[in-house]
Amino acid sequence: MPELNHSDAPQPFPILIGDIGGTNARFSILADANSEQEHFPVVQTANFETIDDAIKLTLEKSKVQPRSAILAMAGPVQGDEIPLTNCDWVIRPKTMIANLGIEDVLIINDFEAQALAIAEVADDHRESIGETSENNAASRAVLGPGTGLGVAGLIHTQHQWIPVPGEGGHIDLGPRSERDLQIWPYLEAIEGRISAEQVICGRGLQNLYHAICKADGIEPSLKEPADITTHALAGTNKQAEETLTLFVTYLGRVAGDIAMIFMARGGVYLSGGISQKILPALQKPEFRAAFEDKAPHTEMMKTIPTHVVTHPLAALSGLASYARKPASFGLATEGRRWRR
Ligand SMILES: Nc1ncnc2c1ncn2[C@@H]1O[C@H](COP(=O)(O)OP(=O)(O)OP(=O)(O)O)[C@@H](O)[C@H]1O
Repeated sequence: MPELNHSDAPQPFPILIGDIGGTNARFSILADANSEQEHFPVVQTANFETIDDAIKLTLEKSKVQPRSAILAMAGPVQGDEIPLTNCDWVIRPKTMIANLGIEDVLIINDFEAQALAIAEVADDHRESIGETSENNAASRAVLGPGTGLGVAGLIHTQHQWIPVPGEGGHIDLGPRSERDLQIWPYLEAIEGRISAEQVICGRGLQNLYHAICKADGIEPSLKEPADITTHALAGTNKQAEETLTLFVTYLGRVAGDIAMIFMARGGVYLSGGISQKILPALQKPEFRAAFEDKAPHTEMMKTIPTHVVTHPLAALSGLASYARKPASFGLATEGRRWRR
């Protein structure tokens, strides 16, 4: 009978690696610590009744049968039945072990996987924002605006990287400028509160755009987050342009706060679906200016690098790094590793 078991022994190869999102699930297999990952076609979660069905189909295309699995998913990992946020799948590690020929399953949070991914990012998998020097052995942080705003730290201590997931996307976001004070009353709040995620994510772009239109007494004409950023980047809609300028300003402000909390001298990385799409706006002065505007620590903030992660499968690459060298990471497995 498979049991919850937080052994620190490395998981046996071959290892199935999975990044399970609300819309898409991405899988790969790592045959051994020195192999490249074998990638499989992206799976649309809506096309499969269960995650086990999706894994079965994926394994039919594989040359090797995995002995263990590491899966990252959006949402808290609790108990033996783990429902996914934003899709109908429920992860049941015990059933996976019984039915898929796997003997060892570890489930972690998707932003922990993003944190694992920033321990080692090749230059061609990131774009730097601003000019700073590297500090390779220092702690880092990652923020990902997408459907929501994911945040995690990656603490460097005792020659290990320790991912620290949390709910940092839900910290308060306050007005600072005169213009902020004009816009704030029109932002949609959550139980009376403007959290960072009310503004810094896809839905947040819409919220901010509507608030700017209301503050200007204009009827909003743009619907989707992508319409807003496309018009903003093309310079074809005044309110969309201001929305994107303020979006990167607030993202810089929150990224700076998170950098201070984790003392992330090793850098702050921006992941998620939106960061790459608004790269030209992030390269303008506003993001870095807001990031550094942290008196009395402005001089320190100027030394902290900021990057956009451009790796198309960053979470999988983070999970693979961990699978290859688990001893390099202080990843807690208590309550989320099941073994036969
Ligand atoms: N060009 C764009 N500009 C701004 N926002 C966009 C753009 N394209 C998509 N979005 C928004 O990004 C969000 C989706 O983010 P992302 O691609 O990170 O997906 P996710 O659901 O968070 O992650 P996953 O793919 O793992 O399920 C949606 O709110 C979507 O409207």
